[in-house]
Amino acid sequence: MASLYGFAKRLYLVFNPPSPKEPTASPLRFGILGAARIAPIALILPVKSHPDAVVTAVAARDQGRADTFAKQHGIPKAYGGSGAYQKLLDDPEIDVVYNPLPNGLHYEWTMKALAAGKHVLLEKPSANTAEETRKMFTFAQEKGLVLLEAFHYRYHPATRRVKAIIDSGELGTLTKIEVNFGIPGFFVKDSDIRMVYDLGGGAMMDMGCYAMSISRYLANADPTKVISANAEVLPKFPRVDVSTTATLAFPTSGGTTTNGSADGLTATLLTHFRLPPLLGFLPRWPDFSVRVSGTRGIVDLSNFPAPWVHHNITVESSEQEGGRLRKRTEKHYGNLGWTTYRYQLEALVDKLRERTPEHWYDAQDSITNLEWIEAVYKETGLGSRPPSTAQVP
Ligand SMILES: NC(=O)C1=CN([C@@H]2O[C@H](COP(=O)(O)OP(=O)(O)OC[C@H]3O[C@@H](n4cnc5c(N)ncnc54)[C@H](OP(=O)(O)O)[C@@H]3O)[C@@H](O)[C@H]2O)C=CC1
Ligand SMILES: O=C1OC[C@@H](O)[C@H](O)[C@H]1O
Repeated sequence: MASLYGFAKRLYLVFNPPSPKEPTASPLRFGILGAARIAPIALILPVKSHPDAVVTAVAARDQGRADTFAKQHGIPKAYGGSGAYQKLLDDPEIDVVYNPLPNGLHYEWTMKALAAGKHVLLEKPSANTAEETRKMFTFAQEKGLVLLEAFHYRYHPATRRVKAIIDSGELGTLTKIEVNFGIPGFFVKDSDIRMVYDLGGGAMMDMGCYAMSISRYLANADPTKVISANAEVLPKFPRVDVSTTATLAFPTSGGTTTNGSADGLTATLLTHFRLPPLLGFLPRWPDFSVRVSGTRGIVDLSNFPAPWVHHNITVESSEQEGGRLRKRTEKHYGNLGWTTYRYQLEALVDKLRERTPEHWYDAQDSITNLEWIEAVYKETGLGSRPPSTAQVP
């Protein structure tokens, strides 16, 4: 009963965040490129409870769509029409651009935003290729601007706790990481940007980027090779994986590394856009989970992309206590009503205000993640998503 109340209260506060008691006089002003579905939960709601951030403008390819979105979310400016994105970038009242465009447009519009002197919060995966990611971060550094790929799961106390459990050595030497990221069929329709090859579609791009990122984070290392990778495609979308399963090897050091990862560590990543119904007709629940096994125990984190909705961290020791395996469950929700996105916003604002964020997803992390996504695509035979052909600064 108490947990049901806690669940309802958490969700209520996520969607009705309290306004900050003392807003700053000159908050950071965000502009959103595209009236994207993800923008409300990922930026607009988190901003409402941050004393030092506001959303000032949205741009959409259609004026009506921009107006409707702006009205719905209380955004003062709405740019619409074919030049709308550039108009938003040229607006001197914007400090930070949020780029939730389709993956294949991330590079073009991030480069243009940086050229316009704006900091950028960029949706995941950062681009279609690692080369583009490298170029964006180099350009940001040259311009003295902040660029952050939006791997929001990283900032949440539940993820940080799992990492701390692993780093404490409690699980012994790591042997296996298993990440599942699958959703039922109704979410990704045929018309979705995720099904368009040129726009950077594919399950490995969309969901695999999380699976790759969290496995590298929890392993405290980068992979050394793709052991196997298999993609499932539909006849009408021959270059877009609706599902990819990949197994990667992690460093064989001949001994333990700082967090205990060692010889024989593998990660299996399972991504699926269209989980088949159970018994052929029962709708499936999304499957978002990560399990890390070591020589002395196992840790499971359920719902790692959205632990703020609900989660369980289960730690099972392989050592017995009173004839039974020791097992415990933890929950770490952090600040009431704070989503992964709210924690991410806190870090971004800290960085922009030259304070040290509690955690930061850095350029190398973004570049390496895409290098290994491309390596998986190569192994599946589908190849990388196409680089941008746009003229960029
Ligand atoms: N961090 C997270 O939890 C999540 C991140 N994402 C990421 O955010 C991005 C957007 O995803 P999502 O919000 O689901 O996508 P949507 O399809 O809802 O939004 C994409 C936006 O891109 C704009 N756009 C510009 N050019 C095109 C084009 N050629 N075709 C289609 N759309 C175009 C549209 O803007 P306009 O209004 O101008 O027409 C649209 O609003 C992706 O990179 C995705 O990976 C998505 C979901 C969750
Ligand atoms: O968090 C997410 O869940 C569903 C995905 O399709 C989406 O792009 C991703 O970011």
